[in-house]
Amino acid sequence: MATIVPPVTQDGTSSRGPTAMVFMNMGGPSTTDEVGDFLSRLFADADLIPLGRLQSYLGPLISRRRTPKIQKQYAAIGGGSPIRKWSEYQSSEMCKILDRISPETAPHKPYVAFRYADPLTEEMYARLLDDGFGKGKGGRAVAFTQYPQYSCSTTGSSLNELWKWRMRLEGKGAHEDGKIMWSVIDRWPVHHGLVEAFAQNVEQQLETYPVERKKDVVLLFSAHSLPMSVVNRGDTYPAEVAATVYAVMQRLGFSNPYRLCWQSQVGPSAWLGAQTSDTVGEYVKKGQTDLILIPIAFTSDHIETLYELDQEVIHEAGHPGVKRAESLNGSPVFIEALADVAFTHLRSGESCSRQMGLRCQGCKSEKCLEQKKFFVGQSNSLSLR
Ligand SMILES: C=CC1=C(C)c2cc3[nH]c(cc4nc(cc5[nH]c(cc1n2)c(C)c5CCC(=O)O)C(CCC(=O)O)=C4C)c(C)c3C=C
Ligand code: FES
Ligand SMILES: [Fe+2]
Repeated sequence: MATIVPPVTQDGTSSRGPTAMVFMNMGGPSTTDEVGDFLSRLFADADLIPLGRLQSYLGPLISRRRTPKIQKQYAAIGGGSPIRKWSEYQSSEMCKILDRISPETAPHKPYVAFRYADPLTEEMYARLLDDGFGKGKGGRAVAFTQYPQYSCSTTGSSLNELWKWRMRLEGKGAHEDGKIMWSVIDRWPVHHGLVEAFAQNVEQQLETYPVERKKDVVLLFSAHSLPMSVVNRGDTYPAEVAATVYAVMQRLGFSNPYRLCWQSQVGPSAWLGAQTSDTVGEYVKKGQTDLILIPIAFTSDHIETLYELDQEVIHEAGHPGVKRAESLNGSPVFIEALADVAFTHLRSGESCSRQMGLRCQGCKSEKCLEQKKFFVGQSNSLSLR
């Protein structure tokens, strides 16, 4: 990759900032009234749910039919998703740390761009432009995915959306002055700070068991599943989730037996298993009633932890030994990890990971191709070589 940012300035005083730090995630409805819009955007996303030529007809139909059920789930977790609150908190706390440890790129300004809920990507982009990015020398922005493990259905979809709004709001040419220069943190599945934050939450929950039972508690890592069509297309997510799990177990010294299982499948097609709910059911049936569920592919709470795991899976297990590790949410260790991921990226001079340039073996999407060309190519625009 060509270099974007020169090595750190010797005197440590001159800044190349401001640097926009854009947290990308799917988002969630903050109130039950927003569930309809959230689902209609979600079912309109062909990168997540490809419905072919019928997308614009079937998408709204399915989302309308699903809305009451999902509204009830959000009502049951307090009336909305906490993801906006956590994303705004995590991004602004991370920027405070970055201002301290990376004065060369300061000030760091936090932004949030959600794929299916406010603040949407276009709202974030308009704010960036209002704040003066895209003027003068253009300025630098980092798209920082909040999915630690890359999937074309999650981070890929967010990048396709970002690329679309970049083209709409800043025109076609990617290399002139006056345009925002983007780089991407596209995955960080085994970052030591992320692993440490997960491991500490597991240890905390392990401490709640009587000492003689502790080493036999089964650790059940649970990640959102993927349709087998996406897995077979070559999506990297299952392997990256497994890498996170293995790194957390390594950090724990393989103190306990563990499994990785998959949750939240939707619709009738085949999805990657074993399913989390079946896994818990089977183990409990076998007499293994000390289990800790560990949400491993999402960094804050959402209906899949607060509703599906806490109120369905754990409730149905009907045993006090079945528990859940806390989500990362406001964990200071996690926020330090975010800052370290960003710091390393800002210093690396890379526009994205090497892995980002390679499409899935089964990818037929022109959008993926163009998006990848754009983000990989961003490094050439400010090449110092
Ligand atoms: C890493 C996390 C996630 C992956 C991978 C993922 C893939 C994926 N999801 C769907 C379909 C739906 N997902 C829905 C909600 C939802 N998805 C995730 C995370 C991942 N999805 C989260 C955290 C949430 C909940 C948001 C919140 O609580 O705030 C939904 C909507 C809910 C429902 O109708 O059941 C759908 C639909 C597909 C098809 C897919 C992979 C292709
Ligand atoms: S679907 Fe993976 S690169 Fe297009
Ligand atoms: Fe999902």
